[in-house]
Amino acid sequence: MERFGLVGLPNAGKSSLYNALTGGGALAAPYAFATKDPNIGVARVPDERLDQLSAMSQSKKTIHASVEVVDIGGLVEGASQGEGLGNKFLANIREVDAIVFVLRAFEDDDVPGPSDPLEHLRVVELELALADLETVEKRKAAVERQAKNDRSLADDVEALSIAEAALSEGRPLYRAGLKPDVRETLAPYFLLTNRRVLAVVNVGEDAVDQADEAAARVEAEFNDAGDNVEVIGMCVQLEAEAAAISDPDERAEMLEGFGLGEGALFRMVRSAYHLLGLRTYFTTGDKESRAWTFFEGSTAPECAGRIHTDFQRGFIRAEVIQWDELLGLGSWNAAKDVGKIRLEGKDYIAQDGDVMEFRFNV
Ligand SMILES: Nc1ncnc2c1ncn2[C@@H]1O[C@H](COP(=O)(O)OP(=O)(O)OP(=O)(O)O)[C@@H](O)[C@H]1O
Ligand SMILES: [Mg+2]
Repeated sequence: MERFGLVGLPNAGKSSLYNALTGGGALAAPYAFATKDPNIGVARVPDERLDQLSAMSQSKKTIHASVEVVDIGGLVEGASQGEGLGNKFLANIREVDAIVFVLRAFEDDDVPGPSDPLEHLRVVELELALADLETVEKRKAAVERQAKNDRSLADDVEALSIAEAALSEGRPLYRAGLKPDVRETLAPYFLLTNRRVLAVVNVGEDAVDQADEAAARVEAEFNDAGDNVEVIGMCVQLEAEAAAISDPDERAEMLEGFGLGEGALFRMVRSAYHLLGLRTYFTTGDKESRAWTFFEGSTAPECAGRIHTDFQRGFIRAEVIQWDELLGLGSWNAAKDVGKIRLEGKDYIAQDGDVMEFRFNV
């Protein structure tokens, strides 16, 4: 399962956000380094399209896609030099597929630490960039030596030099304007900042109606990051309190009372999922309707392999229709009768929102 890591300074609200996302019971407390070992949990990816398909098929079970969320300990200035939880913390980040920055904007005298999200961002980005710089310098020296005998490494040397130049200015790679082929060459080096990033600006309860403005201020800081960064403003405390209410009507009422609509949590999960390059296809029937995760650009057999490796190995063809077209026609059989189910072969590139059935032979 794909993993998001929550990264930020102590007391930014990471554990609170983790609890809200996973229904978990991680310690959220007003002192630094409340979290020492990472908490790992599963967050559901809500999807209205699935709910509608499930209703259409009168499915007994509805299974949403999910992602793993890792709540990592707080980062402090000097972490790349071993301060605070230092290297342990950085090792935890290396194991995630995508980074979600949690930036504090709420003011509370009882919770120590700065409450300027741009200050949080500055410290966190600098530490990640410095950690990457150290990795790049080491690897570059080694690769340069090997490149003397192996010309195929010339691209690596060049990409590492470009990365080094940006990082030594304290600039994370996701906002260094790297060309896609350079980023790809760097992929096997597992650098912390060679990823897409989602930032959550955690505002106070009293500022919840200005969450979007707070997010826009941080987004402006990222103006050189292009599509690599997305920023979402929310009051994590309120979202966590709402998420803890088990009765859906009561929960909706609370969110409504604060003018929060469906809440920002769902929006955040969906954005993170999309930003990571994750897409969804569906299967639907009377037994179950289910959302399956695949990487953007996957072929039909690769999608089939998400269900079972046999489906991929013995893949013959996929029967495909977009979710909304299927809903409009009312049922799989109705869609078949009017010839709207497409037959696709092994080169078909799956699209987000496809409903698929696979024919296979093992
Ligand atoms: N939007 C908010 N408004 C007010 N208080 C908040 C908000 N978000 C979180 N808090 C409070 O701030 C404190 C710190 O939150 P939390 O423990 O989630 O931070 P953390 O980032 O996990 O910290 P650490 O790095 O120390 O593990 C908690 O007491 C939490 O209830
Ligand atoms: Mg914590």
